Amino acid sequence: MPIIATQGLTMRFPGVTALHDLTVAVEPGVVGLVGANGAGKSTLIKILLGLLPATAGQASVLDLDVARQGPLIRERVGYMPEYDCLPPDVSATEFVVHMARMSGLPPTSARERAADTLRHVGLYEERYRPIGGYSTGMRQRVKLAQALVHDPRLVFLDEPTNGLDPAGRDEMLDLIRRIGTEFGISVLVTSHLLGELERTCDHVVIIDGGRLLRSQAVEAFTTDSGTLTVEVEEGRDALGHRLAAAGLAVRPDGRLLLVDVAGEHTYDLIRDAVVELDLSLIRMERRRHHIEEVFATPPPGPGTATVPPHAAVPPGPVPPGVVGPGVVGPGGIERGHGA
Ligand SMILES: Nc1ncnc2c1ncn2[C@@H]1O[C@H](COP(=O)(O)OP(=O)(O)OP(=O)(O)O)[C@@H](O)[C@H]1O
Repeated sequence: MPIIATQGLTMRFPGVTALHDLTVAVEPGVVGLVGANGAGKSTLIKILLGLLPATAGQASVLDLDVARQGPLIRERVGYMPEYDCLPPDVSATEFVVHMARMSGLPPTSARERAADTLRHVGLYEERYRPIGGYSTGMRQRVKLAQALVHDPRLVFLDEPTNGLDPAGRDEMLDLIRRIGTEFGISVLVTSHLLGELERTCDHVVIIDGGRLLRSQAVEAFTTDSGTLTVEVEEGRDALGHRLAAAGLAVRPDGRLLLVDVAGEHTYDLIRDAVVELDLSLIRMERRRHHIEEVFATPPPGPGTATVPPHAAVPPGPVPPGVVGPGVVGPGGIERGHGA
């Protein structure tokens, strides 16, 4: 059963249509909602929480109707907003206990749950310090803790990696993955970076200008390519020449050789060449696509669409609004992190 389902969902603000006839179903798991700034991610989350009435269409969360059952949805769903207005003078413990009490937990359970949750998000040591002295990463963790404290079945995380440095980003993404795998809580996490969701999410929904661009399992984006990665300790160039002479399409990639698979005999040719040249083979493996490659920018000039020819991607030009390998839409070119 889908945890989120929308049907023809449309949201019009004066002068802008934030969501345009959006129909999508999301199964349990860790799901990424990707789109450039202004694509409609936060608007969708607010509608799903029952906080913003849609102009047209329907939506349900955990089988509850967003138009009629908002309070029930908010009991069962945690929400980490994109921006914060955390009180500077109280500690993380005080704040998260307060949020647990607001969710209806009795005082003792609220304190216990707050302590557990703060430990899970990595804020245990600093939990009695006033939030005003926290770094951006710590503030993001406080927001995450308050979203989890009432033990929701599903959490909406709106741009949780915003403002974090690469190490902080990686830690946050690991934490999000663990929320899904170890705690069994389904996650809808938004990002404007495609690449960072590849190792975090099971599924991604990509929206652009309020329209659905793609909804697909991450695995389907990252299917095996028809290329082998070959690494030898030394003698990369000699091996490359030998394989090219044997009729294989070979190109260097840093320390590696990339070899197009031309049938099962490709493996035999590589093995034999390595033996004949007396090289040490470190690895020979199928290269997997990265999610960003699906949206690689076509180089300028005619006839240059570069969407890789694998099963998950329909042939043809890059979809409209997809402008860079890391970012979807016109919101600015920025390389995706991760992958
Ligand atoms: N209350 C509002 N009134 C008018 N326009 C709005 C309102 N809320 C959102 N919008 C507009 O709707 C569009 C979608 O905004 P939304 O915040 O949902 O995008 P987003 O994908 O979450 O982007 P970001 O990551 O920048 O928050 C934008 O053009 C935005 O300006």
